[in-house]
Amino acid sequence: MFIRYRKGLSELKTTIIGIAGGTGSGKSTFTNRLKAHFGDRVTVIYHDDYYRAHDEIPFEQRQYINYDHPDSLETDLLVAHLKALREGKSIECPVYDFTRHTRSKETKVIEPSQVIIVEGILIFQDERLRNLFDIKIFVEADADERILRRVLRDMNERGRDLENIISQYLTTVKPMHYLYVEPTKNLADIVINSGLNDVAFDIMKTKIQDILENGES
Ligand SMILES: Nc1ncnc2c1ncn2[C@@H]1O[C@H](COP(=O)(O)OP(=O)(O)O)[C@@H](O)[C@H]1O
Ligand SMILES: O=c1ccn([C@@H]2O[C@H](COP(=O)(O)O)[C@@H](O)[C@H]2O)c(=O)[nH]1
Repeated sequence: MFIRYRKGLSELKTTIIGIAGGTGSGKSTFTNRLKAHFGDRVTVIYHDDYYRAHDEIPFEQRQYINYDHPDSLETDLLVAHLKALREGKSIECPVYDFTRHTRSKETKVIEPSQVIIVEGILIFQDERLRNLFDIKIFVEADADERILRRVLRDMNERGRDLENIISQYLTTVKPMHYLYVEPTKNLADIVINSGLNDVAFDIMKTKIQDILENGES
């Protein structure tokens, strides 16, 4: 594991905020809005980048892997990375390529910061990961809206066709959602209605600003 020490930050308390929710709920929309507001003062990590590489399996077969089961993600590595960031060390984060259903050859160096946002469908499902969060937010949206958004997003950005999206949704995405994602809503500190919720955004903006100014979570 690549770890580089950065002086000074190890003395600051790091606040880690988890943003979970079903596929298409608006997690990225909410997270990206906070990132756009705070810029480099906030670090964002996507659990999606920790999907396991499956280069040994041909692309045709990789489409049929269950990507909504907790075992499909290398959560051990994410836990180690968050602990390293909390100690003021930078990390080398994997980069996932959804169009090829595998990790890309690239990695990205992520520097420590006082506030870290972690986003993903299954981040509250893993107890070790859950225990690292100081604030847990769950983005809520109806299943019909989530699948409709996913259809558009996966066709426009992830190189999928409608038949493939529907079949994946019915065989793995939907059952795994009710088994592993939805139950974690009860573990959240705050449940927000939609990733485009202005009130929730203002509340979190004020909270993060306070942490950055006063160093507390
Ligand atoms: N409240 C909303 N109303 C309409 N479209 C939305 C809303 N929230 C998100 N979207 C759109 O739906 C798609 C999926 O949202 P995204 O934030 O990527 O979901 P997630 O990260 O939870 O999978 C994106 O194209 C986004 O622009
Ligand atoms: O290779 C892959 C890896 C993951 N997925 C799907 O991605 C979503 C999670 O991402 P969101 O941005 O939260 O939608 C998950 O439901 C997986 O099914 C994939 O299709 N292919």
